[in-house]
Amino acid sequence: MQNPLLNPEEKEIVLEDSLRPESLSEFIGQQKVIKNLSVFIRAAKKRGEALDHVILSGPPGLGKTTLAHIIAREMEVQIKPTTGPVLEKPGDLAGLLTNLEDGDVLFIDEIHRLNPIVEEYLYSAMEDYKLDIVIDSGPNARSVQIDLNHFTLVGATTRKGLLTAPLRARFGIDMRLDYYDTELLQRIALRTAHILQFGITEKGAHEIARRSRGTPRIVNKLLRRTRDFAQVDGLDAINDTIADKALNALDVDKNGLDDMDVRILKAIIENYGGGPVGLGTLGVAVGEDKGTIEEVYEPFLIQEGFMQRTPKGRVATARAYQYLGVKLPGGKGGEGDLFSSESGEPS
Ligand SMILES: Nc1ncnc2c1ncn2[C@@H]1O[C@H](COP(=O)(O)OP(=O)(O)OP(=O)(O)O)[C@@H](O)[C@H]1O
Repeated sequence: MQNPLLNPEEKEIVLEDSLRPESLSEFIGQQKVIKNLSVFIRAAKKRGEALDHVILSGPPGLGKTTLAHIIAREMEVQIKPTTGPVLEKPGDLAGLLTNLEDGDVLFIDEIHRLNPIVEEYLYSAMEDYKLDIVIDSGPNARSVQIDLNHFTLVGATTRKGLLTAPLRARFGIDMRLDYYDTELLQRIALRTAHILQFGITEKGAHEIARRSRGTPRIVNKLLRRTRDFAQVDGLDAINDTIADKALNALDVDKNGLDDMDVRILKAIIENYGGGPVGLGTLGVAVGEDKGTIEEVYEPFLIQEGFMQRTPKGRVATARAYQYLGVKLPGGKGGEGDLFSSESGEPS
């Protein structure tokens, strides 16, 4: 039973935590990452050393935080989680680092948003397990070196390109998480329904999975909303019909594109002749933050072949024209033309 005093955001965090796989063997998908991590963890444990520093990158909701917790659990150490923007001053970082035991994991989410001054302090901490701190100021300023326990820094980022070269170079283990295919997401949906103790058919799980943008977090969210529709309709299990009804009501189309994806594609095609258009301009056109478009929407649209990134800006592909039922400028595409509409209807 959840604490009734929690606000919706806190409830979401508690729910998300309850659905996290707790071991490498429980983690579904990302096989290569899991296999390699398992070797590195076993080797570090055999040597009795802290695991090398790990950077986890990839779009939101693919399991970076989950993996950071699993790493700590598998290493049998404590994890201290924080996020880049929270570490405003070197003192914030020093407080965390000096409280780490041997082998502990310091997890910094959104590590690309670290204050550059704080980041500089991380370099020697990561490399030599030493922290050089300047105390006092003016003529009394002096530097004190503190020895740290051998810890593992696990950094997570949706924007690896924004990490500075010196920081990037200090991570011995570099792992990228990719979008999940439908079959894996279906397994995740079945697992989540099992944890939530609500029935689900294979087809129901498949329907949710294929419309979840390759992302476990979205599977879990859509599954919970579908459960609401099922319960209101007096069903004790999610099937494909109720899943379809719920997802349509939530404006999630057959390809998993949501309202913002469609607005982005429409803006490129209708306002900018298919592109190229710069991200900032696109953001203004659709009323969404440029960074969010880059981190959340664009990777999926590119992966699904709706959009391309060119040096001059973003360009809509033939598939985007086909999807929206608009004729390609060259005369191809659109309704009733060369392309058949296999990708579902525009919403
Ligand atoms: N491989 C997986 N198997 C089962 N569930 C998963 C898997 N990966 C992620 N999840 C679930 O998806 C949700 C989101 O995962 P997580 O918070 O780890 O993503 P993230 O990549 O850290 O996202 P962000 O970048 O937004 O912090 C969690 O509830 C987690 O349980």
